[in-house]
Amino acid sequence: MSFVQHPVTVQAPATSANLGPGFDALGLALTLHDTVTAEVEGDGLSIEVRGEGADEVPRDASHLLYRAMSAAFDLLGETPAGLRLTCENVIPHGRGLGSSAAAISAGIVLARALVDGGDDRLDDRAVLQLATDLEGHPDNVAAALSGGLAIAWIDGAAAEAVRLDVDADVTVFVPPQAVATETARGLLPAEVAHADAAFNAGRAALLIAALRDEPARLISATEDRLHQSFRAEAMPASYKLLRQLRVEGVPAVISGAGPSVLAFAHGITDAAPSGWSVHELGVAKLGTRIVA
Ligand SMILES: Nc1ncnc2c1ncn2[C@@H]1O[C@H](COP(=O)(O)OP(=O)(O)O)[C@@H](O)[C@H]1O
Ligand SMILES: N[C@@H](CCOP(=O)(O)O)C(=O)O
Repeated sequence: MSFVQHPVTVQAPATSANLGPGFDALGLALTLHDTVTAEVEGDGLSIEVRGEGADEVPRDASHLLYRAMSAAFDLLGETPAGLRLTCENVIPHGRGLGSSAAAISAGIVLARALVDGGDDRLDDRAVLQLATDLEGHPDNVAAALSGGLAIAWIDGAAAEAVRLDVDADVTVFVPPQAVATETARGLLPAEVAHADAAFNAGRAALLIAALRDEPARLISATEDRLHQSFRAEAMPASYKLLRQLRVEGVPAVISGAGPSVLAFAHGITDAAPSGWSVHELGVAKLGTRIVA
């Protein structure tokens, strides 16, 4: 038996990817967290879910968090006979706030913590690689794992990321209907114009400077030509709110693949359309971590 014999609890932050120009490259960890407790126990799998997604997510081995744990156990070379999971979900699903990245990150970090000597057998690079392979793009998982602002990229097949410390006031506007990330990715063109790629490269570089010390540049730095307009048809109300906020001078973007809207400001909750929820948040300094 080489598993720890007590429950382990982790917290994983919500993340907002892209931030406008940084498609598949930038992710920001937010102060909204899912909490998961796992314990090696008995035989078989038991999953209890409270909060977001409780009425929808499966309770068997197809549950995303368990799939991430299972993939990590494979890499660690140890799979327990029985596992009990308790999920307290706060991050809304399918809204562009990185719920899947949080589930994947929590699952991998939990599996590593449950295996004796797991930290030595699965280092942080391997965790990022596995999380990226499961999520399909590196931006959310990089930020969910590291906290702060993540700049993520793929080198060959290898997932890489750098973490930067930033502070920002953030408001997220969350519509009642989900749009699956897979659906939103399917709306993107296979090719883009050179001028649009150059436009986004400049804005993404400026965004790093703006977030670190030049907040007055945020309105220019959050412009995008590579993904938001192509996705508007799947989230017209989000796109309308985005345009409205930007006309008023508020740096606003579609969060991740949408349909939530993220603005770099506080004190604007009145802008939320009827039926939407709204959260005033900050940047989560810490990534997915063991809390008990
Ligand atoms: N905590 C979770 N537990 C189980 N499955 C989850 C969890 N979070 C997300 N998922 C799965 O991921 C899907 C949402 O992922 P996705 O479409 O990428 O949206 P986002 O990551 O922006 O919320 C959910 O519909 C669900 O299938
Ligand atoms: N870069 C990805 C980000 C998806 O984030 P999510 O939170 O919506 O899953 C994309 O734009 O597709």
